[in-house]
Amino acid sequence: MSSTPRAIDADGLTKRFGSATAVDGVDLAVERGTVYGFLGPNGAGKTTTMRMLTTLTRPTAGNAWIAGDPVTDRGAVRDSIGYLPEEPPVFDELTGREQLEYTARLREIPRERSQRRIDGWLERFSLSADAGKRIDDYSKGMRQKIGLVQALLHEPAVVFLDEPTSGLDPRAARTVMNAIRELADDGHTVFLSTHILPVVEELADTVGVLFDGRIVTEGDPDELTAQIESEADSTLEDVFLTVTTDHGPTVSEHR
Ligand SMILES: Nc1ncnc2c1ncn2[C@@H]1O[C@H](COP(=O)(O)OP(=O)(O)OP(=O)(O)O)[C@@H](O)[C@H]1O
Repeated sequence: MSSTPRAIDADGLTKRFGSATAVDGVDLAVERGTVYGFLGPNGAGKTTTMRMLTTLTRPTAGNAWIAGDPVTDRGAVRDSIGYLPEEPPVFDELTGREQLEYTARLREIPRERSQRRIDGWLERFSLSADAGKRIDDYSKGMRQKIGLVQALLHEPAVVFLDEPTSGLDPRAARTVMNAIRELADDGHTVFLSTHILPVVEELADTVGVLFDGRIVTEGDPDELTAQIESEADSTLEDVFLTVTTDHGPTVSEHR
């Protein structure tokens, strides 16, 4: 690897479950400070890819690196990554603030610094007034926001977000989208999996579409939409539908 390695590299990343191949030779090269929009229909292998990139499941073949460290070395990668899975990993019996304090302790963030960050995020996500309530009593959106803060608390270099705006009302979704943009502007890298195409259209510097475990198209969102030549004003949705039909990719292939 070079002296300033990319945020995310993957080379032939593959995961098989028995005889089924969930992720099939995925290559990635995601630059620092960018947002990578990861699209794909249900069952395409997005979550499995993210679980490999966040060290939660081992690749069957191929490898990936986060800031130059292999994902097979959990100790090396752990501090560089934050992950918001589809279901935020929170304890119902804790309050929002207790959950974040617990995360801060696990991450060994000094108390004064963690309190400052927790207060800042709670305020930003309009959760300050509810921080003392049990997560049990939170709405889906409030849980989602706590999960997101949890993923960001240690200010990781690379953040993996699975459907971060799902379940959020428009104002909360906007706050999260602005936070994602600011993270990237501050030099963090965001790997964003979502079905909400306007979110990707607005935020992503690069879009990769996964279909049947393979990246079938990848590029700048504007470039991709321009490739649907026959239709004026084509959208990312048109691209998505075109490359994820059963007939396979018809837009320029990744490789
Ligand atoms: N632990 C597992 N054991 C067996 N098969 C699995 C396992 N995890 C995932 N799969 C299979 O791998 C394939 C990809 O699943 P994955 O959850 O990665 O897709 P996805 O793109 O995240 O889907 P969605 O958008 O619905 O969340 C699916 O066919 C799924 O059934």
